[in-house]
Amino acid sequence: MSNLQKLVLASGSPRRIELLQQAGIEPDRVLPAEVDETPLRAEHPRSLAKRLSKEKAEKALASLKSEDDHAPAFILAADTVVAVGRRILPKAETIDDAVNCLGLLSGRSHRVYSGICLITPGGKLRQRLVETRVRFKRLPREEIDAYVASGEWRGKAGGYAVQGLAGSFVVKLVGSYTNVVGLPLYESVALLSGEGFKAHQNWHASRP
Ligand SMILES: Cc1cn([C@H]2C[C@H](O)[C@@H](COP(=O)(O)OP(=O)(O)OP(=O)(O)O)O2)c(=O)[nH]c1=O
Repeated sequence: MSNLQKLVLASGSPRRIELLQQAGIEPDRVLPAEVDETPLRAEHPRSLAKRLSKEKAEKALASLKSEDDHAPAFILAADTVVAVGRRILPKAETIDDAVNCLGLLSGRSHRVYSGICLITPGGKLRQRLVETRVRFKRLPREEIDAYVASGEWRGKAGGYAVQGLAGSFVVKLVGSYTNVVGLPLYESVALLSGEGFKAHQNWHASRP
């Protein structure tokens, strides 16, 4: 049985595409949705992740609807936020951002929140918020500098990518690992399946 309706991943993040593929799901289309990611005043990191994932999904829907041959589809979007307490860390774009983030994360616990939002072909909007607690070892300045030189932090929430060198900073991780990378797979697949998307149809014996 194949899915009659298409899946659109509203994301420009290569990690999110890879994560979906890891779960055996190939999006029919990838449609990045640019939104203003500035937190509102006093906005909780959890609320920010939820709000932005919804805005991304809605923006993708609006752009699909503006196409002449528009056909209803599942639209999946996500947003990942790293926070120390209520303090939201930026998506690191400069060396200063990365050094500051890593200094804050050194030797302590932080939380990673991903909001996921699914709009169904029938127009229903479903959301989930997933939280993972991560504890980093203490990071001496020379290790921060060496990590910053790798460039792996660029464009990443909180100035690190757990799927790369920074994996060795993690003392403890409680919750979903794929959530930290950018798309919590258990929850995403559950959301899709719950709305009638056949998530397992492409699982074949050749998979590792
Ligand atoms: C904490 C962490 C974040 N990230 C990435 C995932 C996201 O790409 C990024 C968080 O930024 P997001 O704003 O969630 O996503 P994005 O702008 O990269 O992509 P899009 O909005 O188009 O979907 O940080 C990692 O790759 N590894 C990590 O360990």
